This record gives sequence, C-alpha cells and structure tokens, in this order.
Amino acid sequence: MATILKHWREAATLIIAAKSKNIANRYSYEILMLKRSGKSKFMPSLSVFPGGVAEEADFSPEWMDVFSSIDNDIWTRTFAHFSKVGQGPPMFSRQRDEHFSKIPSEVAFRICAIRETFEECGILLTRSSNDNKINLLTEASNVSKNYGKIGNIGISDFEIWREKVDKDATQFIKMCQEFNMVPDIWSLTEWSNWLTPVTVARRSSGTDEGSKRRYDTAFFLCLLDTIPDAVHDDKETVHLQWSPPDELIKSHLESKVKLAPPQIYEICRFLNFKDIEELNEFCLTRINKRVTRNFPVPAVCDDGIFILYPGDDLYPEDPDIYGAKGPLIISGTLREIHQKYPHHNRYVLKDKESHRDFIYDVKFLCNVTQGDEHVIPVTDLSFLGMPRARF
Ligand SMILES: CC(C)(COP(=O)(O)O)[C@@H](O)C(=O)NCCC(=O)NCCSC(=O)CC(=O)O
Ligand SMILES: Nc1ncnc2c1ncn2[C@@H]1O[C@H](COP(=O)(O)O)[C@@H](OP(=O)(O)O)[C@H]1O
Ligand SMILES: [Mg+2]
Repeated sequence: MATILKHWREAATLIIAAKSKNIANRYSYEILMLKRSGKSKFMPSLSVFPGGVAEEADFSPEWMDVFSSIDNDIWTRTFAHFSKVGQGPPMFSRQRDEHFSKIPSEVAFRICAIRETFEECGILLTRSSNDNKINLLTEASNVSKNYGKIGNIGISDFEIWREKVDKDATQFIKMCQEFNMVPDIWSLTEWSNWLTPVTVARRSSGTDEGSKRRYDTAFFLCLLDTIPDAVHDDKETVHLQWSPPDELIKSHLESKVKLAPPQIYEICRFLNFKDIEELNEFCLTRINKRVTRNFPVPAVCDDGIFILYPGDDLYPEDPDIYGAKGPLIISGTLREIHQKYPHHNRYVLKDKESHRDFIYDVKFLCNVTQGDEHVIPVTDLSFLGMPRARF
C-alpha cells in the first residue's frame, strides 16, 4: 500500500458544535468555522471546519503505547469496537503497510482531526489517562451523553506544544505521553466523507499546484457542553467564528462568509436539529453505523450545471473518480431534467456561463434517503426568509 495516494490526499476535519449561551438563538448550539488564509493553495479565503491532511504520525504504532496507559479493558473494548464496526468508506478500509495498520484507521483519522484542531484553533480534545468513564462511550446502550472533553495542560505549556505539534505531528504523541493523556477519540462521531470532484479541484485555486489538489476527507462531529476558548493560528487560518447553523447559512447566502458545497451541505444537515440534545441523541444512534463516501459528479445540461450526489436519479452507476472521462452531459433544460428525474440529491447552478463562481452559491435539492441512513440537508430555507430554488 502507498502511504501517500496518487490521486488525492487523505484528510480529516472536525465539526465542533458547542452549547450556546445565547438563549435567544433559534438553534441551541454554535458551530466553529475557520477562515483559511488567502495564501492557501486550496480553497483560499473560504471558511471551513478545522482539519487537514493525515500524517504518518497519526497511524504510528506508538499510539498503542499511549492508549495502553488507560484502563486495559477500556482500550481492549475500544479497539474491538473500532475493528469490527463494519466496513467504512475506502479511506478507512483500504490496505496500509503493516507498520501503519497497528491502530485502526477509525482511530488514526480521529487522532488526525483532533491534532489538526489543536494546531489550527487551540482546542485540545484529550482525556486524562485515568478517566475511567471512557469505557461507556463506545456502547450506545449505556450512554446518554457523548460530549467531548477539553484537556488541561496549563497555560505556559500550551502555546509551546501547539507550536511543536504544528511543526511536527509526531510531537502530538510525545505531548500525550508527557501529560498522561489520550486524544478523546470517543467523543468523535463519524459524520461524513467527501472526495473532492476532479473539476472542482481544477477550479478551487488560481495556482497550478493548488488546482491539482483533491482530498478524501473524513468529517467527524464533536459536541461540547460549553463554547471553549479558541484562537485561530494566524497562519493557515486568519479568522475564527462560532455561529448557529441557520446564521452560517444566512451569512453565506448574503456573501458574508464563503463556504464550499461540502460545508454548506453539512451545515444544512444541522438545520434538522434545533437542540444540541437532539444532535447528541442522533450521534448515539450512529455509534455502530458507517458513512458512505460522497463523491460529487458535475454534469452539464442545456441551461445550467448540476453537481450530483449519490442517490440522485442522474448519479452515474460507476462514477469517474479518477477523472479519466470527460464531463457528464445531460440533454434538456434544468426544468425538464428536474421533472424527468424526480429523485434529487443535487446542487443546481442555473447559468452555465457563471459557473466560475459556483462554489459561492447554494441551491441544494435533496429528497432522497441517504444510503448510510444519515439525515438529509434541509433545503427549504424559507424560514430564513430565502426563496425556494426555482427553475
Ligand atoms: C481539511 C481540508 C481537506 C483542507 O486541508 P488543508 O488544511 O489544506 O491541509 C479542507 O479542504 C476540507 O475540509 N475539505 C473537505 C471538503 C472538500 O474537499 N472540498 C472541496 C471543494 S468544493 C467541492 O468539493 C464541490 C462539491 O462538493 O460539490
Ligand atoms: N502562513 C500560512 N499561510 C497559508 N497557508 C499556510 C500557512 N502556514 C501553513 N500553511 C499551509 O497549510 C497547509 C497545512 O494544512 P494542514 O496542516 O491543515 O494539513 C499547508 O498547505 P499545503 O498542503 O498546500 O502545503 C501549508 O502550506
Ligand atoms: Mg487545515
């Protein structure tokens, strides 16, 4: 197996939803967004969840030693849970070198998401190795809450270690050993998986190098019972904001924040859950479930462009993940196609001439159940005073 893949990079990202103090909000929680630097090669100036590319250190067998510091039974049960939770999408199930297969990829990508979150915004999701409540968290029948824990390493050490980890991912292992703690992998729910489409990779940056970038990204969700201190790194990320999901979507539609379709799609899923407790209960139902990979397929019709997602009537049976074939062409107008193929999981762009700006737009249509039994995004935004998509 190759550690580095030929066509795309493997990455993990963490959606953090924290209980809001503002009781006037329609939604009882706020989501953390980081604005990427304008100098980023990929998605410059867009707001994303914290995250980044997986490093070999995230798969290091040394993590076995780190996790062996917790109660032996807890780790054995956790290891068993992640080893047999069912086959996930390819980034989880693919074969890796023996050296990088000692810990399950379900654990490694969670470590990656937690490490990247620490680097980019200073939120440290770790548990003390002596925390004996961990064992309940992988067994849905025994759990009522699955909120994350913030590690406390003392203010003077904090920035020193953040800098060290940012420079060298292996330092995250050292840091956990030094402070007798483990990444709080138990509070991360596997939420979704997005593979960057080829045409988007070409358009997502003005630079040649950036334009080749594709990511296979595991999205996790972590709930917190209070909004923690967080500061962007001022390098890769230039601004940090906490906002309820409805306000994020509204800000996006008003062009106050720029979001890419995967982030919009996920935030629109959150519109289903007004209260963080409902979200917590939903997460508990997902403990033994896996997500399926979302690979968007762009298609061109007579008067517009679609981006198709799995489950749509028009989604190809054998999607072209390596970009070997040309774009999908569908004859007819948006209106005709909308009626002829009524099962929608798509993003619609009306004017094909304006496709260059399409990642700043939102017209999702989704009326199909998801293959992985996930909730579908709320696409009727009339409650935000937004008109419904029309053709
Ligand atoms: C966390 C990232 C992978 C960035 O990694 P980096 O910090 O630069 O090392 C971030 O790009 C991310 O969260 N990506 C997941 C979503 C994604 O790949 N978006 C692609 C652009 S838009 C798109 O795919 C269009 C569509 O889906 O319709
Ligand atoms: N000051 C800065 N401005 C913009 N991007 C920066 C930066 N410092 C680091 N980065 C970029 O952030 C990316 C690392 O992100 P992560 O750790 O989240 O995977 C790298 O991008 P490349 O992957 O384009 O090299 C790196 O170049
Ligand atoms: Mg990043």
